[in-house]
Amino acid sequence: MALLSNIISSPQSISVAFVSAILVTFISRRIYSVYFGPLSQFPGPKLAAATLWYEFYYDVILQGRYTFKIKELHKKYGPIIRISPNELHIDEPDYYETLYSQHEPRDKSEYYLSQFQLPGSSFGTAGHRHHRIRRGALNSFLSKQAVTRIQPMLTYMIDKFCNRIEEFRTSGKPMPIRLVYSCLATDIVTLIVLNHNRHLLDSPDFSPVWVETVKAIAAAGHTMKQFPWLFSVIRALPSSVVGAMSVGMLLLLESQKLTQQETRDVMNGVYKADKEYEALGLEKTIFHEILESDLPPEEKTFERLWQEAQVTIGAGADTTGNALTIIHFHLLDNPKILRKLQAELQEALPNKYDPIELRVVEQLPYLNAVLNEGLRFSYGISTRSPRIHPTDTMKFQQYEIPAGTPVGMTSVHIHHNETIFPEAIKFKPERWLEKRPKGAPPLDRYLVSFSKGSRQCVGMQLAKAELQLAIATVFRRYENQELFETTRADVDIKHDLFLPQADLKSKGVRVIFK
Ligand code: HEM
Repeated sequence: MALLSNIISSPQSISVAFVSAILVTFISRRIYSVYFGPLSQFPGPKLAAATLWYEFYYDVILQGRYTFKIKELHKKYGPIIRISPNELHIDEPDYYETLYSQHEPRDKSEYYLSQFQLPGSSFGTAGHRHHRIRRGALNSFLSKQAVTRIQPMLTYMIDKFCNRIEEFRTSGKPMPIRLVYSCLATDIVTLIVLNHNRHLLDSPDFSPVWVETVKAIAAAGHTMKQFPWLFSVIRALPSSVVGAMSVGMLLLLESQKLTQQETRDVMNGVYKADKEYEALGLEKTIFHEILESDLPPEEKTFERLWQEAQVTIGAGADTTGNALTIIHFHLLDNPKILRKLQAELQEALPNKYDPIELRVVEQLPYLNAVLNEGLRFSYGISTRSPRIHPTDTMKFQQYEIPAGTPVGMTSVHIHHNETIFPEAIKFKPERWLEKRPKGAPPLDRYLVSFSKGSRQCVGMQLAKAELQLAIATVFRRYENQELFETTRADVDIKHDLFLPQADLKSKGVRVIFK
């Protein structure tokens, strides 16, 4: 007895006992979760079920490789697998519309959203009810009608883009079109959201820092998901320290400061006073839409407004810039397809310098098949975006998925499914024009670049209009162009950094206009 009390009372042994108790609790919880917990029935590697370090290895150390590992795991374990202690993943394209449902309640996972920490935005809202209220204001702001109204602005910006092409055509220098398209898409989306032009398209070198900023924000996500407290630490540090630690993080903070300032300017009437863009169909900013809506006052705070702007600009810039680049590359890489598209454009648009009407290009079958194929290869977001049924079980085959479980699917897997897209690796616009076998659903059911359901991309109509007008204009006006030192390695996805990334050493797609 005396011996026991001696052991317990020594400070060293108390620490050992304390640490051992924590370890035992931790290990027994992990064992319970892997072998007996609510997700234990789902197949998958035990290590992934036991710890988030498995995901960390593939996504953080190997820089966005878990998406590809998950595909391999599906081959081994079947169409539904447990990919982490708390998350399931499905690889069954016909289930997409059920998971990404329009009518059933679907929450987003806090774990997924913690990579951005913008809870004031619609995108960053976890609960479905709250999301629906916020999304209402965005729906009308970015509706088809709204996009038709701003067509003069789209034409104006695409003409500006062509003026920059002229510079390169005259000099004979290769044009870095990934940067240029990103500038075009960003200027367009900031004009719409803030009624303010960031003038990236006017910058002599196409503002490479902006593309780096978007990339850095997206790439930081894998780390931030696992260590969300890092955000508060970084925000509390002086910029010089953040910059020394991570240039990407510094870019992220600076971009947030810029949007905050732009939001203040809109609220103080700075841009509204500037009537320059009204003739182009722009009257209101996204904030007017929210401030004039019947949302309650707590939905109209400065914090919420700048976050909505930040997300909408971020969401509309790189996705669209990437899709335009991928389409442009594949057209130049496939001369037969290019000739077919140019023949359609020549017939529909006899004078190449006339302004192009949206209602005309929307109806061109081959152009739209090319765009669909480009969207298939550009994926939207390349990462899994989990959805949750907050109150009920979801059924998948013989499995019952417990309420509250995040379940994801991935566009990269669906768009490369050989049953749905035979020869998936080939850029084949014809597949979108072929007659479907009897009873088969339309092919676009499986095109999920914009996601589906209640949380589908709200900027889809705008994005489609940008693709239709920009690609029709550039390939109608410039019939003689070629790729410069660019191959498929410069466009094919190699890393899932939330947004798809080709080889990280790639110099990007470069084009010579003649
Ligand atoms: C080719 C271009 C585009 C693609 C492929 C695309 C793709 C997507 C995808 C996949 C989502 C869902 C993300 C998730 O599940 O977490 C999304 C959401 C969103 N997108 Fe897009 N997007 C594009 C262009 C745009 C544009 C031009 C805008 C804005 C003007 C925009 C604004 C948004 C917003 C605000 C959301 C969040 C919607 C919500 O949560 O309710 N996107 N987009």
